[in-house]
Amino acid sequence: MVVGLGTGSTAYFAVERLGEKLKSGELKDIIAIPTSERTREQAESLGIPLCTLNEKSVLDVAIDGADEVDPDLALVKGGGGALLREKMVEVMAKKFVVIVDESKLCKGLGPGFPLPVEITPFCHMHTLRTIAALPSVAGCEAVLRMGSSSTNKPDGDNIAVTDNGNYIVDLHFKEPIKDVNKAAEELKNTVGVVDHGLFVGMSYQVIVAGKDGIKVAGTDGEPAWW
Ligand SMILES: O=C(CO)[C@H](O)[C@H](O)COP(=O)(O)O
Repeated sequence: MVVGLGTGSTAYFAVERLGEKLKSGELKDIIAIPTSERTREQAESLGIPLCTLNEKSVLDVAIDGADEVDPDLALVKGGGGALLREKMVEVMAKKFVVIVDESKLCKGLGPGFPLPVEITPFCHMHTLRTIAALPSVAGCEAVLRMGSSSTNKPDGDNIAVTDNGNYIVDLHFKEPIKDVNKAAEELKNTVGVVDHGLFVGMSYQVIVAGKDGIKVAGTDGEPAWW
């Protein structure tokens, strides 16, 4: 199997478990594609065989966390700054499995977590203003991510740089995004934007850990209950 490995504190445990299962012999014949340098380093330390999309364009499954999940299983991702590689890898997976705790579930994407947008460094403030003026994200506050790209909290004087050498603009919303598809389209069509953290129509299933145990929403599970 070709397996996409996500990024973040939740995906970390999935990568660790995969490493354990390979080591014990419970799983064999796995090759994995990491979605960030952090995950590549973790997977290498666990002895998980790796390749890139250059070698394998189709994945059997990809597993990753998310920052927000709405009842249509649309996601906000990229809190950890890995949204571009995550989207490139996960969009090619036959099954993209999302693993979250119940704090990530929401009725509408936006107010619960800033929406990251990866942009080119060239004239980044111009691109930031252009994004903020898009009708589909009207009213949001656009903030250039500072410090480490892997946190959306400003923690330094330096602009955060992604694994791809780009910058991130975090869009802070007070109200849920009215039309997620329109926002995805307008952001993607903005020159200077590389990609955005809206993952729409990609989730195969969402596995949710909560107070009452594990629940599954999606193709093979129950419909969204939140
Ligand atoms: O999109 C991501 C990284 O770019 C992460 O999957 C997302 O931020 C969730 O992270 P965590 O599991 O640490 O809450």
